[in-house]
Amino acid sequence: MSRVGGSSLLLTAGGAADEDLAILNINQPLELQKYPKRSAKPSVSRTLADLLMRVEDANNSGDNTPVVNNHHRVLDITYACSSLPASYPFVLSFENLTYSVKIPQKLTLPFCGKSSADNSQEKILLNGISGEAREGEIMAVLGASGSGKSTLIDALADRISKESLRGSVTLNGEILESRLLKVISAYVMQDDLLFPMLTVEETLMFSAEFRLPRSLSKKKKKGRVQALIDQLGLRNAAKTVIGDEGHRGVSGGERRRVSIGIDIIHDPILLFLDEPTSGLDSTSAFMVVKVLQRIALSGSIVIMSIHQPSYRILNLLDRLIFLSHGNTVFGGSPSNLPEFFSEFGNPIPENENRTEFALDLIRELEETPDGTKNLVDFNRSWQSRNNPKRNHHHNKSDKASTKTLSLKDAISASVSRGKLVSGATTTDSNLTSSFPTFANPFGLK
Ligand SMILES: Nc1ncnc2c1ncn2[C@@H]1O[C@H](COP(=O)(O)OP(=O)(O)OP(=O)(O)O)[C@@H](O)[C@H]1O
Repeated sequence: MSRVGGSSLLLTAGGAADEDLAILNINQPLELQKYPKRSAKPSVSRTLADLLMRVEDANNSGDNTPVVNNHHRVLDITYACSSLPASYPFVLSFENLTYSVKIPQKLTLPFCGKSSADNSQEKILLNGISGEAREGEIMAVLGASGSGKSTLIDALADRISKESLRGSVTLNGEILESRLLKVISAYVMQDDLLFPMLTVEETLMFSAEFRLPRSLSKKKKKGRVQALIDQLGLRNAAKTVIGDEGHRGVSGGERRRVSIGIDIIHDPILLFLDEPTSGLDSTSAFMVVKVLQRIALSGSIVIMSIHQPSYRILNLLDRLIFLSHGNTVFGGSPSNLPEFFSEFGNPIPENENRTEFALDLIRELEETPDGTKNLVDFNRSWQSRNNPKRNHHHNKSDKASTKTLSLKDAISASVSRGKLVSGATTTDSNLTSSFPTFANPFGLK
């Protein structure tokens, strides 16, 4: 499916019911902060919701009407985006993310008269984590068990209350309002519950029926499902039942890809995954990450945690963040690893798996009295030496790019290129994975 094809396929349904756009409240501008005023071109839609409505309106004449018959409206949309560059990559930046929780130090006996608050101790789960994830790329978070991988992904996916999380997360320089993030993102949990008696195709169709706008015709939902089956590499398994312990069904890797498919039915711009390869053999894990790369290249930012990527998987990852007890011990591309560790004084032996070496070294350091402090400090100075742009991100070129295109316009351009099915809302795979709640049309809580 071409991007433009995708756009018409997904957004040309007859008029959307109000509830379809419940999150994109059509009467209110989206609460995007730092949205620059644009004086020129008054016909450019004022809000993303407005634009989405116009796309819906443009195709009110029925499902079977070829898009070309609506060319005046389609051109209208094109015009709305005509001042935009053909491709404007999304950049998710996070600065100094810090998150701590209070944990009771010891069990308080009911009669000792002391409140547990007196005994509570602060545990830092994330300590000043910064980085950047870009459209078309996969950013992977690595580290030992308990290092903070899931916590970082939760922080980026707005699953930690804003009051407890310090630091900032921005998309193209703008702070993301929670409701907008919900619309443009998806969060894939480690384990999705699937209905064992449904085939792969039926499962995805089920997701399309209940998560895409009611106004989108069955034909278009079917089209989206077929495109997704190809994107997920599930063509050969499309007619196979999911299965369970008692009934043979799809393989573990295929099952994982179906889970991802359920969550990305609305073609999100941001995709968060917690350990998408856990429990899979190396070939199945590779195929899952290959699919994620395909999704990234379709115009999304993919952020995932992973325990120990194989050499082949490492080659698919664009950016890595290694964590140790909530601190960054390495941030950069896989190709930076050899240089980084040799400058640190622990060169990676030739033919050794780079991530395995790094994780082993981190584990060894964690067992020393000073822990990974030296590595954390070294990473900090290495970042400022090798990545000055991140440290002075208000430099000329950055400023220019954020000025020319607001987040709203970037999302609109993305929609016009075929991303994001309007009206799809939920990011909570828990809601969608169990049968009764899955039947909640828009996943609204
Ligand atoms: N609400 C909480 N209260 C106290 N400690 C917590 C809380 N949430 C997480 N932790 C602790 O924070 C640390 C990081 O947890 P997190 O789940 O992010 O690690 P992880 O790297 O994803 O681990 P794994 O690979 O095992 O999934 C762990 O030590 C965990 O026990």
